[in-house]
Amino acid sequence: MRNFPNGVSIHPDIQSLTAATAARLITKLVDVQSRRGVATVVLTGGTVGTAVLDAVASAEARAAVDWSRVNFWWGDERFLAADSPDRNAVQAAGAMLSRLPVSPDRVHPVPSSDDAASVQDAALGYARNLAEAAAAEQLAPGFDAVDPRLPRFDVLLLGVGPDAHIASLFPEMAGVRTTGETVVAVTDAPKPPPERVSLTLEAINTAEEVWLAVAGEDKAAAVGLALAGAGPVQVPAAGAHGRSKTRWLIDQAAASQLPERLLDPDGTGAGRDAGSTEDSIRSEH
Ligand SMILES: O=C1O[C@H](COP(=O)(O)O)[C@@H](O)[C@H](O)[C@H]1O
Repeated sequence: MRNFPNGVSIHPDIQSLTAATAARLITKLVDVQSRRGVATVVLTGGTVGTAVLDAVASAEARAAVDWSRVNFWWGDERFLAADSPDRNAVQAAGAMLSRLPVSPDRVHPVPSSDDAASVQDAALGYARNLAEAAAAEQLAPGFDAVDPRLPRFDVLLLGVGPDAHIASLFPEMAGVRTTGETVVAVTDAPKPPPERVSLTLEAINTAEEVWLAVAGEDKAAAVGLALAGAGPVQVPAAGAHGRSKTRWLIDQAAASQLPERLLDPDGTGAGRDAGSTEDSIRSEH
């Protein structure tokens, strides 16, 4: 294992990546619940995101979490019928939510095309649901909101597309440029379906921890550019940051275009010793 100073963990393959990310998530939820009782996670769609949920539901340690006291939101959703297999919420239900004793009233999917007349209405409805949950949360004495329109997000999971999109914020498009809103309606996504609803980058960045889980050679350029410090409009993944922690959880293939200076910050070819800091690149062989 090698550590590097920028919050990335590199795993040998997608299986170990998803298992380790699931274990981290379970640990994080237990930790938050032990401090505050209720934990809130923002889910992602996509290959790795869904595989992580499956791994959570399959892990023996899942029993350590009080699933009835976890709130679930989504970072983005495809504007489709509620039962469409292409909905992130449907995939999350199949992979995890239907397999765990979650509270249905704590599961907050983005309105579907059965619930809203247009993608714009779905975005407005989701923003309203978030704001209502935030208002309820803020009734607790001493609660300090990051953004009064948003509940506290303890962990926000993101996948990254080969074009470096996160949630449904695509490079150079209006969504990733949107400011002053928590939720945006996307009408022309380059990846089907074209109509989607997404948290904005500003909303994503209110999360305490943002975890980007990425696997595969086809994502290597996106990961490399994001960690090299590209601009968020061109490389949306570069713009996602947790308030206290940003984790890049990637496999070896996705790490193949990381800038050399990140992998060898001292120029010694050795990297740092494992375990020196949580916020480090961990390469597991
Ligand atoms: O369309 C989407 O794609 C991204 C990435 O998905 P992947 O299959 O390439 O891992 C995902 O994060 C997002 O939630 C989803 O709507």
